[in-house]
Amino acid sequence: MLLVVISSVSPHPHHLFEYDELSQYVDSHQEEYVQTLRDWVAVESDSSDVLRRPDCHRMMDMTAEKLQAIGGKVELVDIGVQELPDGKTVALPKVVTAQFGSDPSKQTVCVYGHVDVQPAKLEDGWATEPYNLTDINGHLYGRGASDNKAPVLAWIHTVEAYQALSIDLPVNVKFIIEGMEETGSNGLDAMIVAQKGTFFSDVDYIIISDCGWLSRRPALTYGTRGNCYFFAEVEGPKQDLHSGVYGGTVIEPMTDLIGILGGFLTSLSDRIGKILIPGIREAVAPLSDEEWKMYQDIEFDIESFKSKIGVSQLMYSNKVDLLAHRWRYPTVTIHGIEGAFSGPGSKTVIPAKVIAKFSIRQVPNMDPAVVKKQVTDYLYSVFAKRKSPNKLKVTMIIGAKPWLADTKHPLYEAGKAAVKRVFDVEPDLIREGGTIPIAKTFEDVTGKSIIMMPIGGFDDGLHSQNEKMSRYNYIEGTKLFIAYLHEVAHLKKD
Ligand SMILES: CC(C)C[C@H](NC(=O)CN)C(=O)O
Repeated sequence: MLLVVISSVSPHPHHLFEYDELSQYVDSHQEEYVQTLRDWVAVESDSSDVLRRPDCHRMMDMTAEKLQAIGGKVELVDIGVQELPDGKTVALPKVVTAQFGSDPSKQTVCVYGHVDVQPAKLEDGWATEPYNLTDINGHLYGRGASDNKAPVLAWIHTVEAYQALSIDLPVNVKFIIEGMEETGSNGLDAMIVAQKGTFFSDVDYIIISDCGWLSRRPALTYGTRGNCYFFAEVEGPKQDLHSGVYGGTVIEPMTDLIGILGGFLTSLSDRIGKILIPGIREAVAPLSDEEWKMYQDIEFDIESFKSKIGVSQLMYSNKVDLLAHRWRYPTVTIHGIEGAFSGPGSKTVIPAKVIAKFSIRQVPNMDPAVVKKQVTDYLYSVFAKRKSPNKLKVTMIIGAKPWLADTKHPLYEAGKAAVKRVFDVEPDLIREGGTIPIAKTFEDVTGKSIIMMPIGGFDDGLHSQNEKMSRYNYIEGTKLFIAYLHEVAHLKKD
C-alpha cells in the first residue's frame, strides 16, 4: 500500500530501485554475456586495414541485430566513403543508432561506443589467438575485448536486463555505435552535425565507456588527450637497392627520415622527453594547484606500474609528474616505419621509400590545425637543411581534439553514487592519456554534457599484445551501468 502511494508522487522513487533483482539477473546470465563477447571478438573488425572492411561491415550488422533483438528502434546510418592515399575510395562502416523509450518526462542518455579494433596478429607475441576469446583464470583475452566490445555489450545487457525483468527503464536510452574509432572516427563528425536536430534533439547526456581504470579502484574519467597522426614519406631511388653495390653513392631515404625525426625530443641527458618542435609546449594550459592536489590524492602505485609494463626506469619518479605527463602534457611517439626492412633475419637493402608514422597526443589548449602547421613547417625546414635530393611529403591523417569535463557536474555526482552502490568505494577521478576522437565534437555540436565511465581494468593491454577484459569488470561493470541509469534518472534536466 505504501509503495502505491509513493509511486504516485514520484515516478522513479529511489527506494523502488530493484537493484538486487537486476544484479542477480546479470550474475545468472554471465555465461551468455561471455559467449556474445566471444562471437564479437571473433570478428576481425580492424578499421585500419581496408582488406578487413567486410569484417567491419559485418560487425556493424551484428551490433544492429543485437540491438534490434532487444526491441530497439535501430538504424544503420550510411556515412559515406573513405578516401585512400592512392585516391581510391572504400565505404565507411555504417553507424548504428538505436533508441529505447521516448518518454518526454524522463531523461535521455546517449551511449557512445565503437566495435572496431586495432590490428593484432598471433606473431606479434600474443599468448593466445587474438580473435578467439580465451578465458584464463577469469581474464578474457582477445583483441577488442576491453577496447571497446565488452563495454558496448555491457551497455546493451544493461537495457536487456531491465527489459527481461519487465522493469521500466528509468531513462530513455539511445546508442550511437561506430566502426572507425581506432582510425580517428572518419565520417562521424559530419553525421553528428547532420543529426543534431533529429537524433540528438532530445538527448540530455552522453556517456562514453571507452577507457580504463587507473588501478583496482573504479574511476570516472573527466579528460582525454587528442591525437594528431602524421605520415612523413621520404622517397628516393625508383626501387630498393643493394647496400653493397649502391651504399656510399646514394643519399638514402631512411637516413634522411631518421635525421629529421631524431630532433623531436630531448634525450635523457637533457630535460627528459621535452618536445622540441617550436610552439608545441607554449600552448599547453598550466597545471593548477587544484589539479596538482587532485593528482596527489589519486591511488597510483609506481612500482606496480613499472612491473606491469616491464621497465626499470620511467621518465619521472614521482606520482604527480607521471600522472601529469600521462594525461595533461603532450607527447610524441614514433609508431613505425613503412617500407623499412622489419622481418626476421637480415637483408642488406637500401629501402627506396620509407614512411614514418608518428603521432602527437595533444592537450588543452592545443589545436590540431595549429599542430599540423607546426609539425609540417618544422619537418620541411629541417629536411631543407639536409639539402637532400630525396622528396619529403608530410600529411596529417588524424586531427582529434582533446576533451575536458567539469568534475563538479551532477553527472559525476551520479557516477560516484553508482560506483558506491556497486563497489562500495569512492571512485578516483582521472584523466585518460588516450583519445576518444569524437568526444569534443559531441560536446561542441550537441552542447550536451559528457561523462566517461570506464569499466576496463588498469592492466587490460589496450592496443597491445594479450588485450583482455576480466569477467569481474565485465559483469560488475554491467551492474554499474544499471545503477548509473537509476542515478541519472534523478538529475535535474540541464
Ligand atoms: C585517434 C586514436 C587512434 C584513438 C585511439 N582511441 C582509443 O584507443 C580509445 N579506445 C587512441 O589511440 O587513443
